[in-house]
Amino acid sequence: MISDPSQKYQPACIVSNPERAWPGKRLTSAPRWCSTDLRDGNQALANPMDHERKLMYFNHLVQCGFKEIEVAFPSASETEFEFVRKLIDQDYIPDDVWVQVITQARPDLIRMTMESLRGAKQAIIHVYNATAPIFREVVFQNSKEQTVQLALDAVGLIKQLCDERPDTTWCLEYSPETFCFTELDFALEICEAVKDLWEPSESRPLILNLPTTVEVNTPNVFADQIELFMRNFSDLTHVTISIHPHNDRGTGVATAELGVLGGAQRVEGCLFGNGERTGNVDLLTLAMNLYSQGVSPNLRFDDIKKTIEVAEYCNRIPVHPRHPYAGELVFTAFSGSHQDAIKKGFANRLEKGETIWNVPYLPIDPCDLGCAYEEVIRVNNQSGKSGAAWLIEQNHGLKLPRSLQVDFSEKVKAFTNHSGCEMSLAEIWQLFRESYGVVSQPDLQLVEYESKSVAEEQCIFAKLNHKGREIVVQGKGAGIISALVNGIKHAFDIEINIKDYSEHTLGLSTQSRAITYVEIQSRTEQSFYGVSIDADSLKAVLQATLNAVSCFLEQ
Ligand SMILES: CC(=O)SCCNC(=O)CCNC(=O)[C@H](O)C(C)(C)COP(=O)(O)OP(=O)(O)OC[C@H]1O[C@@H](n2cnc3c(N)ncnc32)[C@H](O)[C@@H]1OP(=O)(O)O
Ligand SMILES: CC(C)C(=O)C(=O)O
Ligand SMILES: [Mg+2]
Repeated sequence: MISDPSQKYQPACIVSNPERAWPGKRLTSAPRWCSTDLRDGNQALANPMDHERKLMYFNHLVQCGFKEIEVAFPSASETEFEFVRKLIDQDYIPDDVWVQVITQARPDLIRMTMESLRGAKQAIIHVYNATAPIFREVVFQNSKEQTVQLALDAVGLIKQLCDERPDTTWCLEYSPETFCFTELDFALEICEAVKDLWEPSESRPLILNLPTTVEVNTPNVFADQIELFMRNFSDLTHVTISIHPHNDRGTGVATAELGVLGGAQRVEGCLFGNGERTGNVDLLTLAMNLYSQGVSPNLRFDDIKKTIEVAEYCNRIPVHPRHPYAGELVFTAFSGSHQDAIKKGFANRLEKGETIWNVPYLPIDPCDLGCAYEEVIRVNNQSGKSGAAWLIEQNHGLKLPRSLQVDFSEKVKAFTNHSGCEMSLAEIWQLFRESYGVVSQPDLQLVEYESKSVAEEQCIFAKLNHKGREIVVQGKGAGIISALVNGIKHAFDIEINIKDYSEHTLGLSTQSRAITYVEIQSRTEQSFYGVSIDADSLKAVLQATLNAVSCFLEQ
């Protein structure tokens, strides 16, 4: 009986690599990518894809720019075999795309797999066998010699069948499963033997694919394993080192990145990290990680919503809202300080006309994935003044003065605290309009007015409607607003002052309307705000003032 259940486990082995060079390297170019969505992803689905789904996925992968696509495990089923036939017979494979198929190292399955590829212009035939001790001992009960022989028998047969089909350009891929806990010297031994038998050449290259079939270690160990493997391999001419990370420890992406730093030239994985158990490494994240560092990934995800739609339909698995780069919420800030920083970042970018992306909290420009800026900020009771102000500016063109932002944010907070939910754009706009009098019949409405200058003073005579009652005000002051305010003070017998006033146009055309923001203060220095939009800028000023007064009267 073990008292601490964790004692049931032991650490995975590590390798010694004191001369490691990978920690000082950077990722400066994209590796070759191979999508295994239609094989490794597919074999992990409760309902594997039918032809319609496979074809849709294949076509989309091609659109994204994949040049190597593992399309099937042809010996698994008629569906799989016939899909490869369909791609070839119906000419779906672009000239620059290599289709890849996988087989166990079993002669009958190899023959069937090769048969599926009849007539292909170029193809990668991928064969694997398990090399790790637990598989040798428990699953196959094979010695190391027998394990090597299994691989060589398979590669020998494949070579013979390739020779019989010279019209296809062949590439062999060999995977020692699971490389990450196979003894490194044995992985080297079996891969050397495969290489010697295949005799890689320019016209018949070899891919050695080193999988973390089940991820058991920290990514630095994998980087060491790859670096040591490549340093100790006899001759890598016409040999590509590929990696195939899974994600059991949740570090598939880091494993792939460090594996590439370790020297790997090719990465296999699936979109959105679909695949066995916790998935294959997510190729979208890897690609966009490069992109966000200024390195072209040679893949396009500029319509991420389409990519999600295809993957969700074909896999029948939803993409998580927080999935890197793709999830519905990954470019969204609800919280106040994030919103404030993002808003300032966008303003700074606009002002300076910067080409380099540098917006706080947004590691990448959402537009690059086909997402709109409106999705960047959403409002709930975690939000600050910038959130609602940003949405109003983005959607209605209003540039609220700072003090009005603060005032409105309190109203938004009250609303969201009460509802406990996110506030929609329509709700924000309605609350704003109702709060500051931007409605068709404000409580205190300008009906008509006359103004004139007399001895450097403005005089106003205005008819107002106050909740259905007609009121006449008369006043004078240094400007039209103070003239109106003085008239109102007298008419309503109140003590108020103009604190601030600003205006701008809405839109760029000559028919643009004016928007005015007015702040008045009571004797106790409490502020009240009014806003008005009108084609006549003078009317906008007067009505905004009346709206601010109306707020004062309602307090
Ligand atoms: C890590 C990976 O993702 S590997 C890819 C795994 N993907 C799949 O298996 C999906 C498709 N597979 C299938 O549809 C089926 O497994 C088939 C049709 C290929 C084979 O089916 P079956 O003949 O019933 O064999 P089964 O599925 O039980 O496979 C296990 C047998 O294959 C042997 N085997 C497993 N892998 C390999 C291999 N790479 N090379 C040689 N033999 C192997 C096992 O030793 C076992 O043999 P045994 O029956 O003599 O004990
Ligand atoms: C490369 C193959 C056999 C694989 O899917 C794996 O090892 O995870
Ligand atoms: Mg796999």
